[in-house]
Amino acid sequence: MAAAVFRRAEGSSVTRFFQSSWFHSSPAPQQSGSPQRFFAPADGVMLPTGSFKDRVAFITGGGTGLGRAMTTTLSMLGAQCVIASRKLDVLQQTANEISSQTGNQVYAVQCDVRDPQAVSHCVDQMETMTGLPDVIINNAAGNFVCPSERLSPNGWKSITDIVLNGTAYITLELGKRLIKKQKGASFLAITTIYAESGSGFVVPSASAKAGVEALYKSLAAEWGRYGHRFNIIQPGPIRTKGAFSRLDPTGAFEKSMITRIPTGRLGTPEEIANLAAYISSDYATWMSGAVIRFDGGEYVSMAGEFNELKKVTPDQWDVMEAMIRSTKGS
Ligand SMILES: CCC/C=C/C=C/C(=O)SCCNC(=O)CCNC(=O)[C@H](O)C(C)(C)COP(=O)(O)OP(=O)(O)OC[C@H]1O[C@@H](n2cnc3c(N)ncnc32)[C@H](O)[C@@H]1OP(=O)(O)O
Ligand SMILES: NC(=O)C1=CN([C@@H]2O[C@H](COP(=O)(O)OP(=O)(O)OC[C@H]3O[C@@H](n4cnc5c(N)ncnc54)[C@H](OP(=O)(O)O)[C@@H]3O)[C@@H](O)[C@H]2O)C=CC1
Repeated sequence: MAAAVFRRAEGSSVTRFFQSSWFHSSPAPQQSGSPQRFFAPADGVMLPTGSFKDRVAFITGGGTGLGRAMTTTLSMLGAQCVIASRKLDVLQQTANEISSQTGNQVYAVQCDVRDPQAVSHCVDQMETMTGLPDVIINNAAGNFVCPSERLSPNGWKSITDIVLNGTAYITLELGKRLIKKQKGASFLAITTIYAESGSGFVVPSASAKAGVEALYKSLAAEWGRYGHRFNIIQPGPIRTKGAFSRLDPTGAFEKSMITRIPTGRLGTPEEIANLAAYISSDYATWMSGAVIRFDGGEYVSMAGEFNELKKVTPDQWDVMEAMIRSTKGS
């Protein structure tokens, strides 16, 4: 089969061969297992016990998914945590579960980050309970896949208000109060890999996440003088109910996501939590303005013009190499 394809390819141009339906429909050649076997995620908390003792961490969207995982890790490392989002019952349950697991206090505060007054009230409550935070993680987000021609103004507003305006309201409210008290802090924003490339079908999210990155890079430059660091994690796909119910409601895309990730698997919430803890810790005080892509290699894998050549087998390479070497002149 391959020999016949290459005989045909030899008669035409290499470009036409790459454009052939055979090339695009054929799977990657048989390998001795998924690359996943090389890249098992490590369990457990990475930093030394007590790394966040006497520290306060504030995590938006801390009741679910990645926010819950980051809260758990920071709490295990000794932080007092404050988690905030719209659903107080969800927050309260998460706070109770984490507190009883770690022995450290987790406070739940209801706050819709789209409302600057609610944000200000939330920070008032936090000041009373724990004082101003040392660690701020802007993690709350809204998203759904939708062809842009079906998007209403309110659909656009809903996502961009949560992601960009919400992050800005939280960051400015806390930043101003911290500056007044002359207290340093680490700010971390969770964006995503397509904040950089843009992506169809999630246009409000892509636009807002790009805005968050500009906000954080700008403040890294401006507010270092107040003792504030600003960093960004761009996660690739990690299965959470919140994300996957809105981005892959039928489950059809997960398999294709995994095939384009060179490490052969999705990320885990615990991996993000360890990275977030490191960035927010005293081990990373020289890190500011950084954008950390954390995606198992998915972004570069999707971007590289020739990465589909992974499908070419050694036999096929023999033919292609011969074809290339036999070409003389331009
Ligand atoms: C895979 C690798 C990259 C992954 C990146 C992941 C990024 C993420 O951000 S995942 C995080 C996902 N988590 C969430 O989205 C949690 C929070 N989400 C929500 O609460 C809701 O989904 C929503 C964002 C819609 C906000 O809820 P809210 O109750 O405030 O809004 P609604 O009144 O329901 O809707 C507001 C307008 O949006 C329109 N809309 C809602 N869903 C859709 C949809 N699927 N398609 C098109 N339009 C939608 C809704 O109709 C409203 O507009 P209008 O009718 O004009 O009033
Ligand atoms: N999972 C993934 O594959 C990826 C996720 N990300 C990012 O990771 C972060 C966490 O996502 P994930 O854990 O997967 O999804 P979740 O849906 O679990 O998390 C989103 C959180 O945001 C909160 N939230 C939503 N709207 C508001 C609002 N208006 N005010 C306050 N809080 C709000 C939600 O709580 P509530 O409903 O109570 O308000 C929820 O806890 C997001 O920033 C997302 O963009 C990035 C790349 C990949």
